[in-house]
Amino acid sequence: MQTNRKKSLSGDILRNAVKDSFVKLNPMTMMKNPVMFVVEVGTLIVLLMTIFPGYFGTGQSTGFNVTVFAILLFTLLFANFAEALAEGRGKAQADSLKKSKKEISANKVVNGGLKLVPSTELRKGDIVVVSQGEMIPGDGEVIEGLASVDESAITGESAPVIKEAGGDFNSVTGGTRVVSDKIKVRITNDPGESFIDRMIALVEGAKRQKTPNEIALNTLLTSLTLIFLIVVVTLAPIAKYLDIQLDIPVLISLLVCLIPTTIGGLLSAIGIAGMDRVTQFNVLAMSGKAVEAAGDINTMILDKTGTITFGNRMASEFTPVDSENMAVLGEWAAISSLKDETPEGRSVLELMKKQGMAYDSSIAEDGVFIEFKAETRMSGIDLSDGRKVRKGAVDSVRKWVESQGGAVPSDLELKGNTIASEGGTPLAVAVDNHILGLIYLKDTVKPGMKERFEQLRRMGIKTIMCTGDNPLTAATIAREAGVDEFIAESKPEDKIAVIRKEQAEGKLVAMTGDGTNDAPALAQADVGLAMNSGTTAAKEAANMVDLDSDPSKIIEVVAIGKQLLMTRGALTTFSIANDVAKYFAIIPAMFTLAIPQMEALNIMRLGSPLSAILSALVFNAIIIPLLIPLAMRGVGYKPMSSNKLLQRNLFIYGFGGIVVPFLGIKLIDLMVHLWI
Ligand SMILES: Nc1ncnc2c1ncn2[C@@H]1O[C@H](COP(=O)(O)OP(=O)(O)OP(=O)(O)O)[C@@H](O)[C@H]1O
Ligand SMILES: [K+]
Ligand SMILES: [Mg+2]
Repeated sequence: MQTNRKKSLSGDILRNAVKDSFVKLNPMTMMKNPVMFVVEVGTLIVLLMTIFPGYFGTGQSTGFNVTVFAILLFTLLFANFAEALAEGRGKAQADSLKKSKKEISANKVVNGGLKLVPSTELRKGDIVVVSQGEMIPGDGEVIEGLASVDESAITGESAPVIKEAGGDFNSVTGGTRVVSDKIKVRITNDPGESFIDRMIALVEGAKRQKTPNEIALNTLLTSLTLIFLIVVVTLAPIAKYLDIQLDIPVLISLLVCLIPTTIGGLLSAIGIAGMDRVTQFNVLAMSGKAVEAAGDINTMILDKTGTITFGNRMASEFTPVDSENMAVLGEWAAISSLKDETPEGRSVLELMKKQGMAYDSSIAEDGVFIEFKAETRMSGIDLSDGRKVRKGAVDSVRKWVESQGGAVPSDLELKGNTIASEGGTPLAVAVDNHILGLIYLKDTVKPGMKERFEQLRRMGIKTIMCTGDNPLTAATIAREAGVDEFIAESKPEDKIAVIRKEQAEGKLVAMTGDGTNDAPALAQADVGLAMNSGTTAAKEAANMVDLDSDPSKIIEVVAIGKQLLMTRGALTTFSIANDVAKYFAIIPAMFTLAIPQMEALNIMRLGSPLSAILSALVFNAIIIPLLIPLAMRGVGYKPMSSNKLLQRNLFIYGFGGIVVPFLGIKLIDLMVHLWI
């Protein structure tokens, strides 16, 4: 998959694109693109006039008509080629996915026993057992056990990942392979609705719908086409009245030069290529609309732990409070972490080992493990002798102790603040109503974060860091990373509140998430990027999934979205500016053809009226393939505010759009004139 995704345009893709350019000539297909459909109708009329010159009265030579016909046909083929090429890579990818989607046999749980059935017979809710070496037969959730799974068929990443029941890492994808241990999986999708099925449909573009932006632009282009159509059609009777002879092929050439064929021909290729760029990046966008929304984002909400920081918060020190001693603190810290499978919990036991500290794990026997929850911010164990052990956020543990009538050590706050102001996370450890001390969890800001946030600021995007951590730690990390705002001690529901608040101000909001409790916020956000390692709920609520599960990727996705919007804007500007320039080449030529005295209008000093028309038409055709690389790659992109970008682009593509055709047409005219 990965190698395939990275592969550039191969010979196969080019060959198929050439073939598709002809297939797409089908008027029913063409009709969806009104600008090019008008060109197609014009092409057919010129063809008819070439074959049956008698019916249309006198006119230009058959040679001229044939040439016009050929150039128009190429204009259509070039536009089709652009679209076919953009679709090509996705189709190739879909083919390789389809190959990987072979039928798998599944061990389905039936009446307590196991029955071998083909994966196609599995329905939502069925339970299967998958053992070492076997393929997971469908998308689902692990309900029992733990296994490492090779997901390279989907993510391209060869290192296996751990999947386990409960928590945020229980979702598995059909077509991936269990490399160790055994798991019981509840199937979550009916056949045909799996992740791979959706992925195939996405990369194939089968479900590609025009985005609201595209529809708006299409309406504008269609209106322009209609206006020019009316202008050109009314030109004929006026000319006749003035006794000026204007031939239909000349009028059709004029029309095709004036209507926005450049952007009309490249528009869908730009959209497809934008989505493709996101896919190359190992992010699956559920719609083109999501990619475009990414380009319009005003506010970005980011988690602290794991997104801005590395996220492997490691216990690095024990700090006893009051008159407590290190050994006792360490022991209870360890006991509270015995069954805590979070990285934080495991790191406490590792620190004990590293420091050579001992603890008696038999104390915990028959105890009830209290799992860490974002709501309580604590984890621990209720011992069989009635004692309760907790570790967690200082504030939460303080309140817990106070609620049992305990006193808070006088140096707790100061010592906690010292850790927090260094950017660390202090965890307090308590047994019943007694606080023993603190665990220092260290985390580091990822390198390069400051620069990335600086870029976002230049783009005019506000960043808000959300964290369950205390305000002091949050402030330190926020300052170090350079985010604009932060929300500390935030609960999952706070995220959705921030999103709603920003949206109420008319802002578009992006966020990343992986947990089930992130799902509502992911659904509410305009761009929700879920991690592939996350829960099914999160992936279904989001409109994008990152196969590499790198939450900071949202920053790049926004850049790709911006680039897509910019590319479309730039090429639209260029196209319309082009048409203006062609106007000055073709109108004088047309009238000189009818009234030779009007030669004075020939400001471009073009060879002859006929060569002027043909040159403009040739330019109009070849500019499409010349711009295909730009449409596919996207215009060069520098982070700056939308206003500055607009000015810069108007200058480059507007001014360039007027100058380039003058030079191009003149050059072609020199060659054409030599030839006719
Ligand atoms: N395993 C754990 N046991 C006890 N307390 C924990 C544990 N992990 C984290 N905490 C405490 O709970 C707080 C909230 O943790 P949570 O994972 O919800 O948020 P966070 O990771 O700090 O923020 P975010 O992931 O949103 O950036 C932490 O700041 C820490 O004080
Ligand atoms: K045109
Ligand atoms: Mg967290």
